[in-house]
Amino acid sequence: MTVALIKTPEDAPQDAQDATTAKASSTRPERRRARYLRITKAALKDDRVRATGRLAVRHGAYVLGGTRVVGRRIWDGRTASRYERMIRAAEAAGLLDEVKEWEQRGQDFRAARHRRRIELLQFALQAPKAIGAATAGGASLLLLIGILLAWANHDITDVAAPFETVADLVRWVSIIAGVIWGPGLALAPWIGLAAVWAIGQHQHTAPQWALPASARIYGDAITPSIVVVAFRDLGISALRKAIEGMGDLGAALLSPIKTAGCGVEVDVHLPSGVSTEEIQNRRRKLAENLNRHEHEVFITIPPQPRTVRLWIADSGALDEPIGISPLMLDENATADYYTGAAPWGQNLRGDLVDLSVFQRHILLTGLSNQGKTAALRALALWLALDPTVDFYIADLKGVGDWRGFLGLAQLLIQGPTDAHVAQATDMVEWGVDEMQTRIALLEESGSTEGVTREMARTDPRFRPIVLIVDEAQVAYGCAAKSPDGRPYGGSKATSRYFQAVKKIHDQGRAVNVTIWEGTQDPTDENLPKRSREGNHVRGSLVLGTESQAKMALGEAPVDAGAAPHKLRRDLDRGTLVVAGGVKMEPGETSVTVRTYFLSGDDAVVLTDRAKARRQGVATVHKLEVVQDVDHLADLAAAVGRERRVRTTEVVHRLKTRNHAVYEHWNGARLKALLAEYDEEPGTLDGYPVVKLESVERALERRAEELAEAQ
Ligand SMILES: Nc1ncnc2c1ncn2[C@@H]1O[C@H](COP(=O)(O)OP(=O)(O)OP(=O)(O)O)[C@@H](O)[C@H]1O
Repeated sequence: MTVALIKTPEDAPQDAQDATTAKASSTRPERRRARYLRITKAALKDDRVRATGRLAVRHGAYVLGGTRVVGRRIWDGRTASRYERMIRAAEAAGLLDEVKEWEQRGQDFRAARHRRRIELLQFALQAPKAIGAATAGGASLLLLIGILLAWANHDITDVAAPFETVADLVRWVSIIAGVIWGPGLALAPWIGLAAVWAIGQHQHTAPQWALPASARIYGDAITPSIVVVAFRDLGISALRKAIEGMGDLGAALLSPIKTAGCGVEVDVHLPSGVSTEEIQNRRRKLAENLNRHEHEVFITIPPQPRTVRLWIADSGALDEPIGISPLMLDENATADYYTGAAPWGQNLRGDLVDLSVFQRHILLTGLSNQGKTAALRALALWLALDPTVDFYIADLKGVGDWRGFLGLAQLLIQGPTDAHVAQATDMVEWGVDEMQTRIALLEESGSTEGVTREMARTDPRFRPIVLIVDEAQVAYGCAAKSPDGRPYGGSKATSRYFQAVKKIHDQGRAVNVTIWEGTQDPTDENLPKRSREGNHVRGSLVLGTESQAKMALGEAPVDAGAAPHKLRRDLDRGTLVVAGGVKMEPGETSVTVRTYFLSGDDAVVLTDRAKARRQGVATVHKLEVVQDVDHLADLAAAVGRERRVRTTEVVHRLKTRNHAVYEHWNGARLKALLAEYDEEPGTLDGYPVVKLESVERALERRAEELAEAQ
């Protein structure tokens, strides 16, 4: 159906009326007004007019602003208002010591002013007398000079000469003053005007849009007033009231704003009644008030009480690449496990962050595809340049990220299946055995300083061993069971992978056996608490939630401001929040590190370099289980049915039983075996012994655990 607007005869009078109105409205004044409006609009669009207008407003504002500043200075100089203002500011900031100090200064000022006024009053009362005395004194002096002149010249008229000279002087002064006065009087307002203009110009008292480009503060710049206003408008009423109470002294809350890398840093002392936590919880709003994205503002808690430290990035600076790794730039770069540190990346201040991996267990977490493998591999690529370090690597993703370590690592497992998890578990358990053997060897060596650098370089039995498990969540989450019925994954007492990692965390460090794990998206299931907490260095790429951030880094760093959950997925690839291991400012508990990216190709360049410096290694892809040895069963057999057997005798019997396996065993190693089952050797007549009941309890415990695991 078509709808049309059809005019009816009733509409006609209305149309006629409209036409008359239109005609009436275009009278001459109306038309003139419309023309002026058109001209004004066109003029306002003209660049020359706009520039002239800006110039006029700018210089007018300089004069007005300069006058205001001078007025304020004079007022401040003559009254106690400056002290009152400072007292209010200190009071609002909760700085009670400063309040007292300013009160004292104010009182001193008032007392001095009172003294000056009294002195002035006394002078006014005594002035006629003083003027009379001064005039009489001056006249007497002139008379005396005149008499002396007359006596010397033998001319009585010389008595009046000094009086005439003074009279001439006065006449000349009055003539000169008469000449200067007129023009001076005419010039004085202009000189005054120029002076206030200069002050206004110096203080940029014109509105931003009218200032010359060089003096303009762009939206990006961080100035004290921008920080103060950003805090004022955070929506915390105590903070707002305090800042408003301080007037333009809000900046007293801030430390000087310092350039720090690709941003600025400033400490903000909070007024009483405002907690640091409240500020941390409003990070996004604060960032927006500062004209930044949330990820461009970092809030940490420095050692000073009631203070937050802000690092504010230059707009967009965090999206710029940080450059090439020093490892790629220096072909002769070397590494030293004991004394060196891996050049890992840069902190937000733009300083190099290097990480010492010496006897440190490391855990890196993050969401998938954010740079976890690259960050872990970057550390290994540096350490590989120390030819005394051996690598045992299980890459449970197995897409070739670690392929460069073929011919460099002793062991390289690559793949995500249960069979690969089983091999990775064997690898870590081998690490436990090696660790225990080393503990025994260390005791035998009599070293009082652990494994020294010298020992690690000259004795192959103490070479640093780094076990790397990338995508460790695959191992923790593996439901498969080994032939003895124990699960590989999980976090139970029978979980083989978890238990082996735990043992290395507990004792591996001192004998140069360390483990580095990379895991994805941590949960309690795929990264047990005990495994998280056994690490010396914990780093996290972007994560989904704050609770995950706490799992990754620990509660304390996150409470103090570490926020991997605030990093941006995909945009902040390679950016890690690291707790422990890296150099920190006093009071800092974490550092945000933008790591240098070493691509797969770079990795091959570096591993080739490392291989050239060491003897060729025939990397194996899984550990051959040479002999399935059950240490506990062997111990039970060695003890037999005797209630107590001396430790030395037990070690001797074990060696007789299987020399290849027990060759290096001693009392300490035996003690470590019993400790695995929460047992310990006893003593008889001062000699250490193994008790039959301990062995039986250990066997029972193991049987129970196995039954539980079925
Ligand atoms: N430091 C870095 N700087 C810039 N980009 C990086 C950095 N590290 C990694 N990337 C980018 O992130 C991608 C993924 O890196 P990587 O494979 O290390 O992630 P991942 O977290 O280990 O992934 P997944 O968990 O899926 O195995 C790389 O291909 C690279 O493009």
